[in-house]
Amino acid sequence: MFPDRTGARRLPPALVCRGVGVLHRGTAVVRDLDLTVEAGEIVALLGPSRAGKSTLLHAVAGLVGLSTGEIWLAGRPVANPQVGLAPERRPVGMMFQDDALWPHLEVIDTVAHPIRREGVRPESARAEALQLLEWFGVGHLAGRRPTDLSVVERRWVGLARLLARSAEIHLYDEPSAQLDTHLRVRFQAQLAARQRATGTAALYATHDYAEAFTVADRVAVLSGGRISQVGTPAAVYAEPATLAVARLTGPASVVRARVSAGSGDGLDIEVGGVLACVPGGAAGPLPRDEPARLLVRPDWAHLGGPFQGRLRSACYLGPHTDYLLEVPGGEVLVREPGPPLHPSGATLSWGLRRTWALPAEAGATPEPGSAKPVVTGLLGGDGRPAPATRVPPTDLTPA
Ligand SMILES: Nc1ncnc2c1ncn2[C@@H]1O[C@H](COP(=O)(O)OP(=O)(O)OP(=O)(O)O)[C@@H](O)[C@H]1O
Repeated sequence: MFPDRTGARRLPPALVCRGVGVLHRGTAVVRDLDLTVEAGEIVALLGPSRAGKSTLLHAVAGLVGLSTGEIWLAGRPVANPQVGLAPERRPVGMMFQDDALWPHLEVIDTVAHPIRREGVRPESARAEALQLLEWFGVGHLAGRRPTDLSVVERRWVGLARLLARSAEIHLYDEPSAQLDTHLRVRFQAQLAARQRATGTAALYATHDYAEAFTVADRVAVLSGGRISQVGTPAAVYAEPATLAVARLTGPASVVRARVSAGSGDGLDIEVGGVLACVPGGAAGPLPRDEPARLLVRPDWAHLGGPFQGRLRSACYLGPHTDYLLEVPGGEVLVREPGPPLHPSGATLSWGLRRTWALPAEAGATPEPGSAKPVVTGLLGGDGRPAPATRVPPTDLTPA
């Protein structure tokens, strides 16, 4: 326990990675990575395939060595490029995509094994294991062998075995990857609830933003072995630092539009010759002489509003329909409740409840003609673009 500024005692972080690098066959697969997981916190490591998620988990568990940096667990240094504590001596538990359950052991002995390794007598360990299985609602599996279990039952047993071991941090590597979609969401929600109840911290690797948002207190977005952004699920969804982060953290459409800081909390944006003030902000400074890239999440857009677009497709998803509109400067995905109401090709009006200006890509050159005003949609009687029409912000939010 460390005293903080107020003098109160607090637990050290469960995990600290400082400048961590890992090489695989001479290539850096994790680079200069800083990450802290506080005691009791669940952090999702969200990234595409080959981002380095598994490699980082393996480095924390002691299964691969570091080329740079250091790793601390619960206030103790456990690895740097020169030395590393052996995996079995690290206070971590890990659940892989496919847990190999010992085929010769009954479920109860599988879960009791880590408890016995901590010096508990066999009968007490079995009683504790049964309690854990019952806690997960799978006590009836106690006498079965792995070959008699369904995929989801194997996952519950793997999870019970993981939580049976006392640890400072649990590491999860895509634990629901093998489950059918309808089982996955329930499994993730229950896993997160059980994990929270233990009070142990967790680092949870996934490529699925919905899974990351379901389980985690904070999300660390990993790409190319580097962390691009760390924040709460709501923060990385609403205010992604880059377009790459935006795309990894949810459905993202982008409109190039002229933007300036609005008078209040918002941006003045011009799409298709219509100027409107929309709530939102920017990930960096707004470009002065070229169109900005505006991020639009489907739930930030609505049909009916000041702008015009052509319906390219409507995708019915049960509770809602996603309308893809071709708009001046890009395309917008609009989410509306209920079944599709409009035919492809129809011209629809749309508006924004919110938007978020993304920073220009490093080294990106302005598109040809991008220094001119984006006034492409509405033409005046003489064929020239009509002057932009200003729409007050109050008109943009449907009742
Ligand atoms: N032991 C290994 N064998 C083969 N490749 C490895 C190994 N360790 C790391 N790599 C390489 O490191 C990079 C990162 O891989 P890693 O498995 O950590 O990514 P990931 O984000 O977990 O991807 P996935 O979601 O596909 O599992 C890849 O390019 C991979 O080829």
